[in-house]
Amino acid sequence: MTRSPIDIEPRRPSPIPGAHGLEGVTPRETLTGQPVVVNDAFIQSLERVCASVDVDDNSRRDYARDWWPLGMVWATTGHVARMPAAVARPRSVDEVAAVLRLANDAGVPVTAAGGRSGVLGNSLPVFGGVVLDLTQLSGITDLRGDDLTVDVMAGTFGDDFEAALQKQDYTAGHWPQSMKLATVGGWIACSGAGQMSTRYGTMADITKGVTVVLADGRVVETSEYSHSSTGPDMTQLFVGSEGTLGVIVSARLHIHKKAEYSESGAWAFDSFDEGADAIRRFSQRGARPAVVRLYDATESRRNFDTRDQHILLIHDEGDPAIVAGIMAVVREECDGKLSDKALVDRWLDNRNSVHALDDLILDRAPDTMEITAPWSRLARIYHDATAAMMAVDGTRTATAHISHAYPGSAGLYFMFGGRPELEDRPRWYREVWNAGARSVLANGGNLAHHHGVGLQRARLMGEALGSGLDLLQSVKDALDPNGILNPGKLGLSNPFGPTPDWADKAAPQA
Ligand SMILES: Cc1cc2nc3c(=O)[nH]c(=O)nc-3n(C[C@H](O)[C@H](O)[C@H](O)COP(=O)(O)OP(=O)(O)OC[C@H]3O[C@@H](n4cnc5c(N)ncnc54)[C@H](O)[C@@H]3O)c2cc1C
Repeated sequence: MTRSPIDIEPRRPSPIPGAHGLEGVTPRETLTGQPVVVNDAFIQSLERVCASVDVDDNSRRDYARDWWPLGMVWATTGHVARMPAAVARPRSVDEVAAVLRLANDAGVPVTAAGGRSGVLGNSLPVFGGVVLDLTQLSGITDLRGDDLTVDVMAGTFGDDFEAALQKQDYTAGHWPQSMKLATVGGWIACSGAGQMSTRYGTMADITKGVTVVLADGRVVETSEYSHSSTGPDMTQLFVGSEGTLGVIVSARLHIHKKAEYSESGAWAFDSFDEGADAIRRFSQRGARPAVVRLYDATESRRNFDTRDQHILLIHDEGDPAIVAGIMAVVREECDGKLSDKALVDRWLDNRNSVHALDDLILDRAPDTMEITAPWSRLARIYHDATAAMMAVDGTRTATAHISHAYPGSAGLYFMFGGRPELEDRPRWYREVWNAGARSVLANGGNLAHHHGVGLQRARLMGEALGSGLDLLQSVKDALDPNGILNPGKLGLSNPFGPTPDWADKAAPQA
């Protein structure tokens, strides 16, 4: 049952849409504030401790962007948020530690990056410095079937990792839409949630341990068994930390036997609230099918060509007896409002497609906002937040679906878009996000369900966490006293200056 190790060839991150606007130009930076000055002597020292360091314009330009939609818009006029001084690609934990020691001593910011599929500017080097590309740390170092546990390097891409597990008849059960774009380290650092999280859990549930390099180069391990009572869980400190507390170099994850059996069903409700309540009822009876997705009428029409119906898709997999029991509970609570099961197959076939996003993002300015809503306030949050976003000048559509269900709450995923002029988009993005997020917070929801905070939501962290942000700052100050790790993120203060307000100046001109 033990397989150790399994090689997985390292890959470079996938290209990010919108790059054509940057071809052949020296990009201009949009962010306020100044990057930290990095001198030649530092770069030479960096090259001595890390085998692969790029300082050419092309590499620095690439790592000045991630999948944040506003960054793609900026790129069309030859702009990026901020260029790093260098991109370092360590090939070992020792190299990661050496880079961090060097940067810590010199006071140079270091921003960890995996696939750069973050959609909120999470891996942007806000104050310049070094981007630490972890994608060369790839592979499974240990797979223990009896313990349903795998040790995996942080830079392993999601699709390669899952394929390697499936070959051994296991699955991690983590299926983000960005499976091919993202790395295991990025999954943990953003506290991600896959499409099957209702059965398999989010990365907070799946992650049982991490090996982390701290800002001063110390390497710490936090691995634990399924449950322990040996003080607070240090692993969870790094889940969702977005590279601000340490650099994750490997992780111990909980895995499952690959499912041999599955069942699906689709239901149609007359209102979103009615469908949501059915999910609440079956979740509270203990039914946790892998996929739970309720689309409001607009999204149902867009995805399935239905009219005035709110479509619920359910798909479960695993042991036949358990799946049959769960589906029986789902059927009872959905009360006979059966729709066409083929809709589930259609969704399953297309669920990881990202091919049309390039044109769509530039044409219609779509963006998404995922939050967690307690069941008692979910209907209100859905109605008020979509109305608040629609009220912003330039918005054409604001819709939502439930994509993750828990006994006490659900993950609500808003999709919105408009056709503001290119130069008006920073204003529009900011206003629509402020309107939506503040409406959710005012009604008792949270700021983020699974995309993290990044640069985009940093300004809202004080409103969302209150005194919890002070506690987080204390942890940050203790682990990273020089503030070098991904400064400008999570609403944390740092020595390099205030977090840039990404829409506080005139829109960039071509
Ligand atoms: C089309 C699309 C669909 C998506 N669908 C989903 C989805 O279904 N579910 C979901 O959860 N997310 C989704 N995302 C968001 C994104 O893919 C996730 O946040 C993912 O976990 C990021 O992984 P990454 O390797 O790309 O990290 P990056 O984007 O490179 O980095 C994200 C953050 O993590 C930090 N980080 C990265 N690696 C490390 C490390 N080794 N140590 C410390 N910090 C690190 C970075 O500093 C940054 O703050 C989607 C994104 C896109 C573009």
